[in-house]
Amino acid sequence: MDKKKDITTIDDIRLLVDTFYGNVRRDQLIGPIFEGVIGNRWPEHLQKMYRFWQTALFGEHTYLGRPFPPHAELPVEKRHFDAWLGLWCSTVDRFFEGEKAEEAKWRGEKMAVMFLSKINFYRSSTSKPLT
Ligand code: HEM
Repeated sequence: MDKKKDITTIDDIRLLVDTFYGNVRRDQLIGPIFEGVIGNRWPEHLQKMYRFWQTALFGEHTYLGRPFPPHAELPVEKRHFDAWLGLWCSTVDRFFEGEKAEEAKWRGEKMAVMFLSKINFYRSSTSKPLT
């Protein structure tokens, strides 16, 4: 079997993001949370996530937002982030292998850990994240 390629182009990112969120939407645990917030705004969300990963992986600064605030008050805990990460890593592995593929999984995991710890921090404190 041919060796898989690495993530090298914006089309690779589109394939990864489109497939990942397709799987997210079908996931029984986290799908409904995404659907409830995003509703009919999926095209915009996907465009934003192409820019986010283009910025994270290629250093092309097309994403200028702040990733954490939309997650601050979501009804999520560790098992939701585990589900997110399982889908993210299996989607990366399905299409790609190489340095950027490893980096995509590593960054996804770091962000998931950071988001969960911030969510738990704000739940146990009276301070609010900047919006
Ligand atoms: C269970 C885990 C997660 C859930 C339920 C979740 C849910 C969401 C939802 C509903 C939005 C859309 C907000 C809106 O447009 O109204 C969003 C945006 C976003 N998510 Fe997540 N997310 C999760 C994990 C992650 C992780 C681990 C990352 C890091 C790679 C991430 C990165 C982002 C980014 C960059 C945005 C766009 C933020 C902006 O508006 O600029 N999410 N997420």
